[in-house]
Amino acid sequence: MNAPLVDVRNVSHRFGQASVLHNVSLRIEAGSYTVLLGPSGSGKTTLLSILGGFVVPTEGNVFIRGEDCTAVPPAKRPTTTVFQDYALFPHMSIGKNVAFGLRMRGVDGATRAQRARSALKLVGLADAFDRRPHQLSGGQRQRVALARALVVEPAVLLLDEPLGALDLKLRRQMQDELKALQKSVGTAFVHVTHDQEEAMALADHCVVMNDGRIEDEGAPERVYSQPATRFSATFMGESTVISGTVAGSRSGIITLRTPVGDISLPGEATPGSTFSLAVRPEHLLLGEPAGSLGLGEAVVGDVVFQGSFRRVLATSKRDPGIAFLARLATGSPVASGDTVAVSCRPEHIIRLKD
Ligand SMILES: Nc1ncnc2c1ncn2[C@@H]1O[C@H](COP(=O)(O)OP(=O)(O)OP(=O)(O)O)[C@@H](O)[C@H]1O
Repeated sequence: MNAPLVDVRNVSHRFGQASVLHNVSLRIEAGSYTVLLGPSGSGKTTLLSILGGFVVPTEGNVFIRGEDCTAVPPAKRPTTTVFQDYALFPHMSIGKNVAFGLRMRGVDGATRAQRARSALKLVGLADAFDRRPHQLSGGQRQRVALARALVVEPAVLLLDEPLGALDLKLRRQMQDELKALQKSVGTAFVHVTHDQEEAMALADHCVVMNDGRIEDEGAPERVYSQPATRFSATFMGESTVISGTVAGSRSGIITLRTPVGDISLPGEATPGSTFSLAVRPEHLLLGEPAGSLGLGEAVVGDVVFQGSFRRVLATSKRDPGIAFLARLATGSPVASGDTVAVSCRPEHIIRLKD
């Protein structure tokens, strides 16, 4: 196998007594868009800071293009970082802001100006060269920060919640722009976010982090359709999760004893072992059509109109601790208080490691 562009090997980190990363290994391929996704405190920013050289890990190594960069300072490694607050110099023109990294690297004035102009053109701000940061909108300042990071032609561009300061609409628009920019420059991007929609929209490779560990990683479609763990199934999109104990396993059919009743599903398992099932809201059926797996009866609670669909929450009659989450067409005749049969097709059951 070819060496990856970035190879994070067995990295652990402690801040004083607090252990925030536990034996993290990660490969980042050239030209890829990697998103580090996880809740607050899961260690995403710490991992990004280790990639950028702002934090030296307590244990483990970071190789970039095969070279051990673990303790190489930020300015001396082939990475640049875009911070959430953009960190532009207010007294400098946009052109000088963008050219700053080149000046630090001793590039001559004429080349600096020319490269800063091309970088601004790349982000659609060719006209902003002589303006000042305060004359630009939030989205434009974000683009300047990107141009400034890209102008030095890093091997890896690191982005820490780069869209966090923008309103939702602009955020979605900038996501499309970021993705298009990454594809056109071909630089590897590593992007930190806690927003799963952002992760799905941007990532070629999605890394789900929880409590200082990588829980799951892969193409976003794979992480969504076949999440490796319960955490990943509930953080990357929503799911109904039901845990059970294997009561029997014969001829390729497992009988799982669960709080909503016995469920028979295809597969093999050791009797007495436990595992959980997850069903995505778009796959949960109200009613029990032929060929579906019954999940018992439930009482409909909230029915929330969401434009093109309705989000329906129902609680199991046998165990009110189990919440079923379904996504139904706007016209479907289900109302709060109804008792409904719940089911799903066997192929839509996701088996989870706990
Ligand atoms: N400089 C520091 N000193 C001590 N503890 C720190 C430091 N930086 C981060 N931490 C702690 O490390 C843990 C992981 O933080 P980190 O910022 O990496 O998480 P995160 O997933 O990026 O979260 P967020 O989305 O909130 O930024 C947190 O518990 C945080 O309090």
